[in-house]
Amino acid sequence: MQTEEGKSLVIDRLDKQFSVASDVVQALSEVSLVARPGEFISIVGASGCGKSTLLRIVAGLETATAGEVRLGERPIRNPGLERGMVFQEARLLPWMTVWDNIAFGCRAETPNAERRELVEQHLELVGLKGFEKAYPHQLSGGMQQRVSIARALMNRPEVLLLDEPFGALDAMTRITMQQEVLRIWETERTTMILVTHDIDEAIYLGDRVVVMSSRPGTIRRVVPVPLPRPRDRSAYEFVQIRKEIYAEFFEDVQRPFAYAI
Ligand SMILES: Nc1ncnc2c1ncn2[C@@H]1O[C@H](COP(=O)(O)OP(=O)(O)OP(=O)(O)O)[C@@H](O)[C@H]1O
Repeated sequence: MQTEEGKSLVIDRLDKQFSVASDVVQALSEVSLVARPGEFISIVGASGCGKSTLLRIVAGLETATAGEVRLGERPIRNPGLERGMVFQEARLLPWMTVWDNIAFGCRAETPNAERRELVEQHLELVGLKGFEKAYPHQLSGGMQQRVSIARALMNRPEVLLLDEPFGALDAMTRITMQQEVLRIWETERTTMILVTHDIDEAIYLGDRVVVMSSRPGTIRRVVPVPLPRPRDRSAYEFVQIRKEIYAEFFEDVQRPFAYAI
């Protein structure tokens, strides 16, 4: 459980360049952001603006060319158990049951009794009680994503990174999963950083929506969402925020070469 003593996630003037053949792609430039403990931040932006690169650097899966990421005072340079990650595809081990896939997220040194207790808690948290013996191919896409969320939460990470986690799901399942993530966030109060292409999803979930621009990837605007939860997508204030974000988004998309090739 995250508390007031939780640590802020500090993204401090990140630059990231990739070399592609003889060219250099400036994927991120001077990206700075502070996520307060327990905050829910959504990130939107045109394809290729560096959202996944940013999340991968925070996860420690990619190194920055310049700048740094800190959790509290501690610089992040490698993957660590205090940061969990959920990807667009659930990435479950097909030969393992739901139970074993969730248990797989647990620290190796965790005693068996504690591991069992944790798996039970997390099955309950993601609403999969009764499915512990099922294999991934016996589950719907939404259920598979629940398993991957449970697995990512097993070590009580301080930060959960969600990279388009519902991108492969149909519209109805997506809405259900948004409600589920909201419930989990309200229970756990883990700091969450969500990358999404869905502006409604970003507003529905986020305390703030970060709008990124492309070429190079920078933060164009940070839009606060001061609406009580659960949010009504058809409420006047929600629609106004959506309009505001669309305006930023499309101004960026309409720039020549804004999209990655
Ligand atoms: N490993 C890599 N090698 C070379 N270039 C890369 C690499 N990863 C990302 N890039 C480039 O960096 C830029 C940002 O990519 P990134 O995947 O972070 O964007 P994104 O905003 O997440 O895109 P999408 O929304 O389409 O997933 C793109 O121009 C991409 O081609």
